[in-house]
Amino acid sequence: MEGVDHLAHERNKSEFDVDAMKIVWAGSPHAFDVSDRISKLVASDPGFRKDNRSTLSRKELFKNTLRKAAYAWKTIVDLRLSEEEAAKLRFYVDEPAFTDLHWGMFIPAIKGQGTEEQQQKWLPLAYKMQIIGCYAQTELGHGSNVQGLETTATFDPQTDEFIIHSPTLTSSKWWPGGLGKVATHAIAYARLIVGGREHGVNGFIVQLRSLEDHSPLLGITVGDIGMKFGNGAYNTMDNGVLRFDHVRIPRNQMLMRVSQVTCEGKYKQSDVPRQLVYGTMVYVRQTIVADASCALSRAVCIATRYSAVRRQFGSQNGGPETQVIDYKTQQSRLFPLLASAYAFRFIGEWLKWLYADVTQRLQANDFSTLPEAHACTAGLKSLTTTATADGIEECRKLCGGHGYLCSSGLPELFAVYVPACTYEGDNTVLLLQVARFLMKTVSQLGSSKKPVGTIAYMTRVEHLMQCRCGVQRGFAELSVDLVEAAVAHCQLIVVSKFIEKLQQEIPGKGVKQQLEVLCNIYALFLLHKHQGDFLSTGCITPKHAALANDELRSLYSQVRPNAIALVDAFNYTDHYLGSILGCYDGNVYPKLYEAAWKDPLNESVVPDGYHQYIRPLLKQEIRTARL
Ligand SMILES: CCCCCCCCCC/C=C\CCCC(=O)SCCNC(=O)CCNC(=O)[C@H](O)C(C)(C)COP(=O)(O)OP(=O)(O)OC[C@H]1O[C@@H](n2cnc3c(N)ncnc32)[C@H](O)[C@@H]1OP(=O)(O)O
Ligand SMILES: Cc1cc2nc3c(=O)[nH]c(=O)nc-3n(C[C@H](O)[C@H](O)[C@H](O)COP(=O)(O)OP(=O)(O)OC[C@H]3O[C@@H](n4cnc5c(N)ncnc54)[C@H](O)[C@@H]3O)c2cc1C
Repeated sequence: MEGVDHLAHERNKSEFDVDAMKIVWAGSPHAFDVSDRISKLVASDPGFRKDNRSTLSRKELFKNTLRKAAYAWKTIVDLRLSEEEAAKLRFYVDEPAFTDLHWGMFIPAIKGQGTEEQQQKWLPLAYKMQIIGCYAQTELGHGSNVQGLETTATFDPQTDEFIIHSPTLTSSKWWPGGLGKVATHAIAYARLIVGGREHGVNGFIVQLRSLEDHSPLLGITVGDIGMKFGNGAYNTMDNGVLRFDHVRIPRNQMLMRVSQVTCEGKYKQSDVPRQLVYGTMVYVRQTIVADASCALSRAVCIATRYSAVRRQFGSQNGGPETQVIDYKTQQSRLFPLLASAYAFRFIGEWLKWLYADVTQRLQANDFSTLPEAHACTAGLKSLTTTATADGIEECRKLCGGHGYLCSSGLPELFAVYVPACTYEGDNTVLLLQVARFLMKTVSQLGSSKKPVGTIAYMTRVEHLMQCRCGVQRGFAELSVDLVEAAVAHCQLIVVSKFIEKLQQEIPGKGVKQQLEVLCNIYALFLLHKHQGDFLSTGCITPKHAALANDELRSLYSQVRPNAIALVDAFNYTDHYLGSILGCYDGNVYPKLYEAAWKDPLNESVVPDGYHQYIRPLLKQEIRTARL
């Protein structure tokens, strides 16, 4: 029945202060207040409905996304929302759109790679959305290999301009979000050519469309690259294709914080590392880690609530069947994901601090922590997105058949989320960057000091690589092992930061105890999953492994009575979850049944096509050669 909390008995089992945990999850009382207020504002406004997405055509879907983006902007302006509230509103609208790249990449690129003068010119236009930007780096022929990009930017000293050109088919810009149909401007990455000499890839602000009638400017060919994985899903985003035919831009539209070109045609490299040209990617990678905890917690919330509602087998003397959340197999699949959601939340908090710290240091021209920041953002982006994509799929399976319904919210969540393993850096390519950082770290330890602890194996690898034909060949030969080492290195960081979080003052009855249980589940689950490595390297004995497994089982029993409260702490509205299986009141079956009849296929009792195709079949009116 409506209004009845079918999960009340579960909520009454909780052994900790859920409201206090909500603050921990949000990050602070202020962050909780903003999140809570904005999520309810979005949930209560029919202008932000999203339950019809899977029934719209691509063009209807995209037009609806434009409507929502404009409506969101009007809401932000009318209510005079702060930048923080506006970002939260876009988050809870929960629809990939051109605004993600305008706010999430175009603006950060100008802030990170533009001069003061360029920031003063372009940021006010972008903040007022008088221009709409995208981040056009990837090309048809190159994405991972940024130094392989083919678009050229040739300086013309006669006119004090750059000529932006797409010399080959494979140099066509391909994938940039917001580019296909909306962006008026791009940060386009191109090979800088001055006086016939190449100076690597740099960013250039290029206007693509008229601000009067939105038509592409002279020399610009632009469009959408077509349908992507899954219905609805990421097809609300106009990922685009862009070609330049000798497009001229003023010299002052090259982002010049890292490198400069003077009006005399002199190239100057600032005394900052050229990798700062990649700074926007580092910024987005750290936001993606926080996004991973959001996406995984959504899936876990759905699967946990449904696992408490679903009963299957185990009825004694006509009594109720067993809740599937009480099966040890269900717990062993679900609770490590619950622990991961919390672990990724806290690593995301730490990475945000690391990024802010390195940004502050860069302002003082202190580049000492830049390699660590690159390795951490790259590695943790790779680790958390892989685990989250796999985790969402596992949550779908944890919900049985009903997990495969769009009304469960899981298929679309999966389809929207999985490109995170690719965009902002393919996850393997990023792990190779971490491996390179680890090898460089080890080689710098000096011959007298042998690495110990979790990087002891690196000595053997280091020795092997040096005695083999050159470090480069060894690296390629051992890249599979090095990628595994990179993952282990990042997992060490996740566990260490979770433990550090527990050393902080954490208010609320039983809150810290619950987090300790989740931290131990996260760590011991990893130990169990990789016990072969730990045993073969002598880090643990078989007895340790057995003890760890016993402890893991005991921890699952400890978290079981608190599972519903731990996902309630995410404070997601039913609107944001978009899932009948995960609805707060657990009143699943009536809602599933009601939703089925709303499907367009049920608008008529007899389906279109019956008289044309089925009736002749049934009436044997179709003669085939064989009969
Ligand atoms: C309001 C907020 C809204 C929130 C929304 C935010 C947005 C969320 C939605 C996002 C959705 C979609 C967005 C997707 C956007 C994209 O996909 S943009 C394109 C992304 N593309 C990539 O990530 C490309 C990946 N490739 C690379 O980064 C580089 O090619 C790579 C690092 C792999 C290699 O670069 P090279 O130049 O070839 O460098 P190397 O020779 O490997 O290394 C040389 C040294 O440089 C160091 N290095 C490399 N990168 C960095 C870096 N980023 N920072 C610092 N240092 C770096 C490297 O370690 C080497 O150092 P060493 O010589 O060893 O000391
Ligand atoms: C939904 C979505 C949105 C996107 N948005 C944008 C955007 O807004 N702006 C933008 O510029 N780009 C965007 N991209 C592009 C994205 O950044 C690239 O697709 C991504 O960086 C991967 O590069 P790639 O496609 O060249 O992959 P590839 O590098 O071609 O990967 C193919 C395979 O090759 C492997 N591989 C590649 N190099 C190596 C190596 N050295 N060693 C071992 N294995 C290797 C990879 O691991 C992978 O398995 C988007 C992509 C998607 C899917």
